[in-house]
Amino acid sequence: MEETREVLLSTMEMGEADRLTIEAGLQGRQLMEAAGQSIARIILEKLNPGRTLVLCGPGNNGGDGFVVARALKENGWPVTVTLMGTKDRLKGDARLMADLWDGEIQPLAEEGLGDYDIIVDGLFGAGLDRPLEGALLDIVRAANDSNARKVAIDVPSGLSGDSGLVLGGCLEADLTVTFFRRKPGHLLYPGKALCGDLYVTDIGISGRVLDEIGAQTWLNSPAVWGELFPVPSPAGHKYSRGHSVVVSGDLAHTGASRLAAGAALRIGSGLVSVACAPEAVPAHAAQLTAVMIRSYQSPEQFADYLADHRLNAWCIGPANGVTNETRNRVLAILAAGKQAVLDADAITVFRDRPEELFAAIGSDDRKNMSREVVLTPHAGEFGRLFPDLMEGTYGFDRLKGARTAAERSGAVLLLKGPDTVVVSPDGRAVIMDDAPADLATAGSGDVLSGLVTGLLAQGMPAFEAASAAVWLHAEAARVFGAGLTAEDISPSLPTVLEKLREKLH
Ligand SMILES: NC(=O)C1=CN([C@@H]2O[C@H](COP(=O)(O)OP(=O)(O)OC[C@H]3O[C@@H](n4cnc5c(N)ncnc54)[C@H](OP(=O)(O)O)[C@@H]3O)[C@@H](O)[C@H]2O)[C@@H](O)CC1
Ligand SMILES: Nc1ncnc2c1ncn2[C@@H]1O[C@H](COP(=O)(O)OP(=O)(O)O)[C@@H](O)[C@H]1O
Ligand SMILES: [K+]
Repeated sequence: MEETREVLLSTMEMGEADRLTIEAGLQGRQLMEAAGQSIARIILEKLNPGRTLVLCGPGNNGGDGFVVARALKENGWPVTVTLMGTKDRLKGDARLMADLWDGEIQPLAEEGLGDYDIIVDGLFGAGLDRPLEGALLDIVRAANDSNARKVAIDVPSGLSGDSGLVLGGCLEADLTVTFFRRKPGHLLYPGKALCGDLYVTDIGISGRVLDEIGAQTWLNSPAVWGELFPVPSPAGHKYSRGHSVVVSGDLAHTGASRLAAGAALRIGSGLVSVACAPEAVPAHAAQLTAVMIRSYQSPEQFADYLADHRLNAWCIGPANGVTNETRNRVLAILAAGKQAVLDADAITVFRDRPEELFAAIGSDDRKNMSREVVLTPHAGEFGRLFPDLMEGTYGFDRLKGARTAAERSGAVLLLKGPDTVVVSPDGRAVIMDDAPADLATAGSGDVLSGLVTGLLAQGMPAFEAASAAVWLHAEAARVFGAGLTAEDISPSLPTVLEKLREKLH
C-alpha cells in the first residue's frame, strides 16, 4: 500500500524527535526559526493583516512566538509582543529569539487584550505541567472573550497535547499550527474543538527519527490495518469466510441483534446466525432472510452451539439485559475460546465483578486459543468496568484510560465517542478523526459491534478488526450523509468497501 501510517506523537516523543534531530546536526535554534516562520507563513496565508498581539511564555513556545512576531513585522504587520516574566529569565534558543526581536517587549497583562485583530498564543506548549491559574487564567479568558482571531503555537495554552484535556483553562483557538506530526491531544476532545483548524508544518525533522522513537499511536486509517483486511478469495466459499453468531435479547428486544447481524453479513462474514430463545423466533423470522436463526431452550443447547467450531465469532450484549443469563453466556463464550465482541449489557453485567470478566478473557484456557476479544464500551460502560480510570485530575484521559484498560483486561478496547480510540493490550492504539456526528443515533453502536464480529469471523486480528470497523462505520455514515439512522449504515457500506478495495490493490 502506498499510504503510510500517520503516527501521533506524545509530547515526550516529540521532545525525543527534537533531541534526535539536534543530535543529527541541526541546531535547536534552526528548528525554532523554522517553527516560527512556518506559523507566520500560515498566518499570512489564512488571515487578513491586522493589529497583532503575540503572547510569549517563559519557554520555547514563547521562543517560537518571538520568531512569529519578527516574521510578521518584516511583512509590515503592526505587532505588539508581551512576555510572561522578564527577558533575562529566558534561556537558550528562546532568549536568542527574544534578542533578535527589535521591538518593544511589554509585560503580559489582561488590559488591552480586546484591542487586537489577531492574538498569537505562544504561552505554553509541550512544557505545560500544571493548571493555568490566577492572572494567567484571566489573560486566557480575556483573549477568549475578545473578537480577535486566535492562533495557537503547537497547542492552545492550557491544553494537554497527550490527552486533549484542559488544565485549569484553555485558549480557544481558531487556528493551531503544530510541527512535524500531530499529537493525540489535537484529535481527542475537548482538545480537537479547542484547536480550531489544525495545520502541521515541516520544520526539518526527518521522518527517519520515528523508527528510533517507536511511537505506538496512529491515526485510524486503512494504512494501519489495510494489509490484514479480508477480501474474498477467488477460490473461497462461504464457509471460509467465517460464521458469526449474534446473541439476541428477549422477544421485546430483538432489533439490536438484527442490526449487528446485518452488519456482520455486510462486512463479509460468510454466514451469520442470530441465537435466541424460542419465543423470539417469530420476531426474527418475520424480518430475517440471509441471516439464520438458532434458537436454544437451555444453557446446554447454547453450549452445543458453542461446541460447533464453525461458529467462530460471537457478539453478545446489545439489548441482552443485565441478567445472570447474560453473564453466564459471556463466560461460556469466553471459555469456549471464541473470538468475541462484548458490548453493552455484556459489559454492564460485570460492573460488580470486573475481575471475573478479566480472568475469563485472560484465562490459561484461552491462552491456547485465539484470545481475540474486543470490548466496545462507550464512556458510561467503560466507567462501570474501570471506575478508577475515569478519575484523572483533569477529567477522563481516554487514551491513557483505554491503554490501561486493555492491559488490565487482556482485551482489545474500543472506546466509543466522537474520537473513538482502539487500543490493543500490547499498547498499540489508533484514534479516529472526524467521524460524522450523525453516528450518535440509537443502534449505531450495535452496527459497529456487528462489523467487528464479521471481521473477526473472517480471521482479521482483533486490534485491526476493531480499528477497521470504526473507520468503515464512520465512512459509511459519511457516504449516507444527513438523516442517518442505524439501519442506513450497512446499506452504505458497499461504496466504502469498493473504494477501500481499489486503494488496497
Ligand atoms: N520539540 C520540538 O521539536 C520543538 C519545540 N518547539 C517549541 O517548544 C515548545 C516546548 O517548549 P518548552 O519545553 O520550553 O515548554 P513550554 O511549553 O514553552 O513551557 C515552558 C515552561 O512554562 C512553565 N509552565 C508550565 N505550565 C505552566 C503553568 N500552568 N503556569 C505557569 N507556568 C507554567 C514551565 O516552567 P517552570 O515555571 O516550571 O519553570 C515550563 O517549563 C513546543 O510546544 C514548541 O512550541 C519549537 O521551537 C521547535 C521544535
Ligand atoms: N458526536 C459524535 N461524533 C461521531 N461519532 C459519534 C458521536 N457520538 C457517538 N458517536 C458514535 O456513535 C456510536 C454510538 O454507539 P452507542 O453509544 O453504543 O449507541 P447505541 O447503544 O445506541 O448503539 C459509536 O460508534 C460512537 O463512536
Ligand atoms: K501555545
